[in-house]
Amino acid sequence: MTEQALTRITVGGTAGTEPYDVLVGRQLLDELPALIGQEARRVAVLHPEALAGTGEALREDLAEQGYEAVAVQLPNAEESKTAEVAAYCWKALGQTGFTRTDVIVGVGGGATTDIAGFVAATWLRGVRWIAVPTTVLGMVDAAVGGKTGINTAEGKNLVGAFHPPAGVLCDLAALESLGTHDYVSGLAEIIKAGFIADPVILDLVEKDPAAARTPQGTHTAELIERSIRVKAEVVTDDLKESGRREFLNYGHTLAHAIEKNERYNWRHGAAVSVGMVFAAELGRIAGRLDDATADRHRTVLEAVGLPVTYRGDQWPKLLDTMKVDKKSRGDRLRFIVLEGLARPSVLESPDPAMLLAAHAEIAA
Ligand SMILES: NC(=O)c1ccc[n+]([C@@H]2O[C@H](COP(=O)([O-])OP(=O)(O)OC[C@H]3O[C@@H](n4cnc5c(N)ncnc54)[C@H](O)[C@@H]3O)[C@@H](O)[C@H]2O)c1
Ligand SMILES: O=C(O)C(=O)C[C@@H](O)[C@H](O)[C@H](O)COP(=O)(O)O
Ligand SMILES: [Zn+2]
Repeated sequence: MTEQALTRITVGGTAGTEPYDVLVGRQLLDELPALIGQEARRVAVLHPEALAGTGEALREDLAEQGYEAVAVQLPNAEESKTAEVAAYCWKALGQTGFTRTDVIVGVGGGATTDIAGFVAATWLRGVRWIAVPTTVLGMVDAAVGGKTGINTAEGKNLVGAFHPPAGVLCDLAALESLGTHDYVSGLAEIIKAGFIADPVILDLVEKDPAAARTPQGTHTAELIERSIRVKAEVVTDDLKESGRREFLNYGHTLAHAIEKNERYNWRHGAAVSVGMVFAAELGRIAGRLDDATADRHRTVLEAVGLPVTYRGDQWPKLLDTMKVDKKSRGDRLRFIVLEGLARPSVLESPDPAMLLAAHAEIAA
């Protein structure tokens, strides 16, 4: 029998935060009871409709191990990140008699782990939770770092809390059932990690973009692990985004506005892809980024099949939404741009003409 490779990446442990591990490998669900711990009596497994079978199997497993386990089914994708769904989860926990020693498990993509973490952060002012990401994007980004939240009518992720999980289990086998569109969407956050911190990621994707689009690709595990390391390093240093954590928001100012404008029918990663091309152009126009690195954005994102343009007639609406981005301060818009590969910085209050010029470069 061949031994399965298991990678362990530790996150946190600084400034009084509890460290936790992100495990990457296969057949990792055996690790779950140890993470849940012996103090817990009840476990709530929050999962999206698409993973009804996984959620129920997990519930049965946990019940067999003696926990009072409930499965709570949520809508798929962004539809789950609402105040109404949070209230539905609070009701389920209340009816189960969920106490401060009980544990929430979020199994699914980034939308599921965002709402599961948010419910964990708010129930009884904070209970333990474990993330079991089942998408590329969830593994490399959403499940790591403790940003939890929901959307409101005014915009994306406007309500939330920093509430790190007790552990993250990235079972690569889960990616086999993911559709190509969702798989590729996750590549946007991998490529983001490449531009802001680890250019080897870009080299690996560029070497074989078709392979990068599949769970069987030669570099799949390496791409995922490198991206997790980028995120782990940043959030360990700055959990609450008082400094360099903002760099993880590269491309997101415009991306979140596009998602809202599309009523969340665009995947997050697709919007981040366009947002990064916009941010690269903004960096170039501001005189910070060289032409070759700016152009490389479009090339690598297009090579894996991600979008790099957006409807040109929507700019006034996008600009309006960007004003409520969490990086804004008063009337000042702030963007993450690059000063070179792996050299992110903040661009404060860019001239409206600069924004318009950058927008012209992505306008379809
Ligand atoms: N908290 C953070 O730091 C952070 C970071 C990045 C992104 N996010 C958030 O993550 C969300 C996007 O996450 P996502 O791209 O994973 O999308 P998603 O969670 O919306 O999942 C996409 C779809 O795939 C389904 N699905 C999930 N796993 C599957 C599997 N293994 N097989 C088949 N179907 C599966 C889901 O039910 C959903 O319909 C956004 O809301 C974004 O804001 C959060
Ligand atoms: O973890 C972070 O910090 C990020 O910015 C990672 C992003 O990829 C992610 O989409 C995050 O949810 C965006 O956060 P927000 O604070 O801009 O809502
Ligand atoms: Zn993101």
